[in-house]
Amino acid sequence: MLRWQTAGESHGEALVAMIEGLPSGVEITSEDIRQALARRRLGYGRGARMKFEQDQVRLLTGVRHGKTLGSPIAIEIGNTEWPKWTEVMSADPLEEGVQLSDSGRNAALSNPRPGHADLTGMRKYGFTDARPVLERSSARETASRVALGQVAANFLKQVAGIETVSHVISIGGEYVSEDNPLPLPEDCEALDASPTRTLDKGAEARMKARIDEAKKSGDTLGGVIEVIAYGVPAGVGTYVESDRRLDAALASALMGIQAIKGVEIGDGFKEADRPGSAAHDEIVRENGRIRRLSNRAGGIEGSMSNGEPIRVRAAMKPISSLPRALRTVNVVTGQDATAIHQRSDATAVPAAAVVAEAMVRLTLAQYVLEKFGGDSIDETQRNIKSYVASWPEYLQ
Ligand SMILES: Cc1cc2nc3c(=O)[nH]c(=O)nc-3n(C[C@H](O)[C@H](O)[C@H](O)COP(=O)(O)O)c2cc1C
Ligand SMILES: C=C(O[C@@H]1CC(C(=O)O)=C[C@@H](OP(=O)(O)O)[C@H]1O)C(=O)O
Repeated sequence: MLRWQTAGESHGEALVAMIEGLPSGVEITSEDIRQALARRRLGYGRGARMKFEQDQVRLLTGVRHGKTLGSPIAIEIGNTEWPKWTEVMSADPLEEGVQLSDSGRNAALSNPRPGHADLTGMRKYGFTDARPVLERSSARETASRVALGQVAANFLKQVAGIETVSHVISIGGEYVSEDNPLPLPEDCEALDASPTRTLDKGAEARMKARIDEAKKSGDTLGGVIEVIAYGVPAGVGTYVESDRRLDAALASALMGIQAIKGVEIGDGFKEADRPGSAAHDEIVRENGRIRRLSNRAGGIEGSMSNGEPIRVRAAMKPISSLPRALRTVNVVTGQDATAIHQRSDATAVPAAAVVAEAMVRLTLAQYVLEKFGGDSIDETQRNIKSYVASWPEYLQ
């Protein structure tokens, strides 16, 4: 069973990520993880923190000479900003006589931001300051998931040539044209190079203009992202139990990302408006092999991969730290107030796409291993090959 977990605070010394259950022999290096983390920092509209802070990667356990051992893998992502936070975020009690000032970094944050975890987090965990809440509810944590997602990506590529791509469908209501072909794995570099993670240059310009406008008026923006997975063999996931459904697992994985509020598989909500004759993907035989005439299902039927590209989308709400601060109530005085705003992203939709891709990679790795097993990459690969070879040629 593939399991993973993350730990760490936004301004703590480091984030920690662990993954257990991958076979031996998966090729992975610190540099692979470093590159994945760099992709998460990209995107027009991200705040100042993305520029001055660095992710310091240390691959601590479970890998030897660039290959997994089959044992738990632990990754540390050090925060270069830590020297500024050693007292505010010290794990141990401060030395006697050391007093934190009640201004600057340690100022009490008692004006909760509508849309963030602040208010309910303070009530639930018993704080009158949002600091201990926002430190973990912050999407800084997603760096850990992207690191783990890269390990999963290397496994998927090596074992079966499975590759993923993520891109942005909309920001602030500005959409890419649906006439564009789906991006392919070879488009990754071009997507990374786009400030809004899209291949549609017209949409890119409109999105950038919307972000500039939002920044000018002290506002923030959300959007829609899409992840596509190529090369997943048919039969991953199952309809037999609700908690083993692939569509449910993907939806949960994406919904588990901070600020994601909606998920659709394939054409999702659009499918609801179509008659059956225009909703499903007809199966034909061409040159001796079966083929689909469309992929509205997004590569999943009966909650199993059907061999077509898997396509999932997620909707991200706008960032809740607004320069044009929203109305709130001070939790200490009970008086009307304006919400905390120190700095923040104007939008983080392109970064969320990279995070969503990591979550899809982890989920697919988990489901591929559940179906095919294997303690070494060679064993998993053999299992996949013999499974596919058991079908008549026209179904392969
Ligand atoms: C990549 C990424 C970056 C984010 N950056 C910020 C930010 O700078 N400021 C902020 O207030 N929220 C930011 N968020 C969103 C908050 O983490 C999110 O609103 C908060 O966790 C509450 O969302 P929830 O209700 O889904 O938990 C970001 C989210 C993601 C995925
Ligand atoms: C640090 C990251 O994202 C952070 C996510 C975040 C939030 O509230 O979710 C708030 C911001 O942090 P701060 O309030 O310290 O400026 C973002 O920069 C990151 O993605 O690495």
